[in-house]
Amino acid sequence: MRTVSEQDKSSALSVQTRRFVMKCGGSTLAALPDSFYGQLQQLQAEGTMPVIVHGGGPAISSMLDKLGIESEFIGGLRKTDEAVLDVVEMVLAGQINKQIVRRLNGIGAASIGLSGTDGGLIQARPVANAAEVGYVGDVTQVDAGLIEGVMALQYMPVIAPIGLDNNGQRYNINADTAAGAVAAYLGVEQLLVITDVPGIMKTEQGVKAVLPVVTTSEIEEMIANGEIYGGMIPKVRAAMQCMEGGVKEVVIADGAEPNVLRRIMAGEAIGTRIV
Ligand SMILES: Nc1ncnc2c1ncn2[C@@H]1O[C@H](COP(=O)(O)OP(=O)(O)O)[C@@H](O)[C@H]1O
Ligand SMILES: CC(=O)N[C@@H](CCC(=O)OP(=O)(O)O)C(=O)O
Repeated sequence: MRTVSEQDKSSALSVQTRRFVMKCGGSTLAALPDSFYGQLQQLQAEGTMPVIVHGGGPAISSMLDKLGIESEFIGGLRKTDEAVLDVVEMVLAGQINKQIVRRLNGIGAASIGLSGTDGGLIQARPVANAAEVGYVGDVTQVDAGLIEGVMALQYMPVIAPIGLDNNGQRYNINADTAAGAVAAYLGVEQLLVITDVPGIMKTEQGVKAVLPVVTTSEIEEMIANGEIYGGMIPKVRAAMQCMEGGVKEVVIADGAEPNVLRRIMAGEAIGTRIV
């Protein structure tokens, strides 16, 4: 039987202690420059393991359009029946997941794509308003051990946000929600939400600017008064939920900012930090 050497133990420990979850939105993915993927590759090479959870909302909408399948968003969630689910799974777990993995591996990173349904990675149940939105899920459990196993093999996990319940029913999960759950179950300190805006914006005295730091009570106020709307709502809700689950900090930032990941990790005032 193979015994665990000191070197194995210390490399397992370094993987365990130096890691973060990054969510990348569908609005950003296609536009991200090679240098962004290069940052991920470099972090991995230095022993800091990113765990990626990705979206792909715009690509799903465009495929649904091509196929002539109607879909709508209700409160930021895509109304999902079985026909829409097929397209969601095809686009997220097939097209987008594989594109990211190919791009990472193409520049020398080692990454493996997983759907949330692989190995029962993401367990889900219907959201509270399932009668309205259909097969949309909330996460009930994430198999952190599976992600740890992939990381122990030195592969960067790239996860598509689809879940399964105990009966084998698939669910479409908002990617921000899935990323928050993955971060909480993995016990990471930081969730980075990479999107197409420089952070949470607030208008004060007629000037719109990024909030460098925002508290959860300020967020509730901004949702109530409409300053946070649309796609920003699931981000901040996921942020607040994963912070309740032990994640220390969530940073929302623009993927187009040069060297954004390393700058966030260095504590630079970039994007919005939710504390
Ligand atoms: N207060 C806010 N500050 C910044 N962006 C906001 C705010 N409220 C709503 N938004 C919207 O949220 C969008 C980001 O969400 P979304 O388009 O779903 O991104 P992603 O595809 O990265 O998940 C922004 O493009 C912006 O239109
Ligand atoms: C339930 C629900 O709305 N799921 C999303 C999943 C993809 C996603 O969240 O992608 P972004 O991060 O690009 O928005 C959808 O069907 O669009």
